[in-house]
Parts: sequence; structure tokens; C-alpha cells
Amino acid sequence: MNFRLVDLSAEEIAQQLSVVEPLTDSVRGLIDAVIRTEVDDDELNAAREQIDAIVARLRTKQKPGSFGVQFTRELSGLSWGNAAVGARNGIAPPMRIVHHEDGRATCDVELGAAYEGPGGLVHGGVSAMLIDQLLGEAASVGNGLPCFTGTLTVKYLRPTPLGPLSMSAETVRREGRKIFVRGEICTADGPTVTAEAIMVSPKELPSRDQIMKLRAELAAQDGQG
Ligand SMILES: CCCCCCCCCCCCCC(=O)SCCNC(=O)CCNC(=O)[C@H](O)C(C)(C)COP(=O)(O)OP(=O)(O)OC[C@H]1O[C@@H](n2cnc3c(N)ncnc32)[C@H](O)[C@@H]1OP(=O)(O)O
Repeated sequence: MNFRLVDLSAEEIAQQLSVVEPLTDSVRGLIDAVIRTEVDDDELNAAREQIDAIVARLRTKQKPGSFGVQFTRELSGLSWGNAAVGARNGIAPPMRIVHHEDGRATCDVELGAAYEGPGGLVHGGVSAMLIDQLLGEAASVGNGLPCFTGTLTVKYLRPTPLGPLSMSAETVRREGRKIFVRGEICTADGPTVTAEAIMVSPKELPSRDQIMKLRAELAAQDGQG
């Protein structure tokens, strides 16, 4: 797994997010506008040239590969490239606000044109991704154990309309490194999707000891610099 330590305080992370999140929202706006615009071909070509110029500007300084998971010195993980919740990822649905209370994770999300499958309805793969993420968070945060999805079962009860949705997930039981979770996606009229998953905390995840060792190496490098 691609993970590394970064030397950022909570204040520095908040500062970076205050710049990055509006940028990501602008990218979401761009995606939505491209899907729904009715301007003529000349306007589309002119817009493409401007977008290409912005891409070239951002590529003047870029990290190789993916964003990965960056651990702060306090060992919180930053997954800003994550497909479901990445703060820098404009294709991630806007579902960053996840509340955890009494082992239950909940989240409100509003899905627009970029998440369509059948006309006016949410793509089934998008629903699966959203609920997978929330189930994973309920298992991981609720049990203090980082988990991967082992098995995910999704039941589509009725079509999920684009628009405002609420989601919830909770742990049903735990057997060693396996955590059994269930959750649902709802409109104001009730659930459209229910899901169950077995989340497994991998035996090969970097252990806290490994992370602490990396942290010590980083501090030593700082001392030399
Ligand atoms: C506190 C931290 C907070 C951080 C917040 C983070 C939020 C994260 C939110 C993330 C959300 C998004 C998440 C994503 O997108 S995660 C990305 C999608 N998932 C994957 O890529 C997982 C790929 N698979 C693997 O990595 C391994 O196969 C895993 C890790 C699953 C097991 O490999 P490991 O070598 O560790 O396992 P083991 O062989 O010692 O077996 C151990 C036990 O598990 C049972 N088992 C094994 N496989 C499966 C299976 N597929 N279904 C059901 N059960 C399975 C097995 O029978 C045994 O049970 P038992 O015999 O003991 O009873």
C-alpha cells in the first residue's frame, strides 16, 4: 500500500483544506457544466482550450503516481485522492461530512448529473461505492481498526433518484479481524438501497510500530536538514 508520513500540523492541514476544497468544488462544477451545457461547438472548443491551459498550469509541479495515504505526525490519515471521499478528487461524490455516534456512521449527500445511471437515477455502481465507504468507516472508526472491504452485498430495493440522500451504517458484530456491518441509502420516502459487508482488518496493514519507525526516520531527516 502506498503510504507515507507528512510533517503537517492540524492548523496546516486546515489551511490546505481551505484552499483545496473550494478548488475541488470548482472541478465538480466544471464536470456538471460539461454534462449539461447547451452552448455551441465554438464555445465548447474555446472552453476546452482554457481547460487545457489550466491543466498545463497545474502539471508544472506534480507528484508522481497517486496521492496515496499520507499520515500526519499525529497518525491521522489523509486520503485526499480517494475515489469516494478525497478532498482533492473532483469525481468523488461530495460526501465528506460523515458523523460517527454510538458506533453508527451517517452522511448526507446530494448527487447531481455526474452520478447518473438510468435517466434521472443514481448509477448502481455509485450507490455501491457510497455505501461501501460508509460501511468501511463504520467498521474502521467504530472499532478503532482500519478495514478493507472483504465482501460487499448490495440490494437495490427501488431506483435511487438523483438529489438529496441520507446514508447510515453500523457494526452488527465483530469476529477477530472481521467486522460485520450493515447500512442503507435513503430518500425522504425511505430506503432505496440496503447493504451488508464483511470488513476485514488486513494482517499486512502497516502496524503502528512501523508507522512510528517511519515517523522517527522523518524526524531524524529533519534534524539533518
Ligand atoms: C482507526 C482507523 C480509522 C481509519 C478510517 C479509514 C476508513 C476506511 C474506510 C474504507 C472503506 C473502503 C474500503 C475499500 O475500498 S478497501 C479496497 C477494496 N478491498 C480490497 O481491495 C480487499 C482485497 N483483499 C485483501 O486485501 C485481503 O484479501 C483481505 C484484507 C480482505 C483479507 O486478507 P488477510 O490476509 O488479512 O485475511 P486472512 O486470510 O488472514 O483472513 C482473516 C479472516 O477474514 C476472512 N476473510 C478473508 N478474506 C475475506 C473476504 N474477501 N470476505 C470475507 N471474509 C474474508 C477469512 O476467512 C478469515 O476469517 P476466519 O477464518 O479467521 O474466520
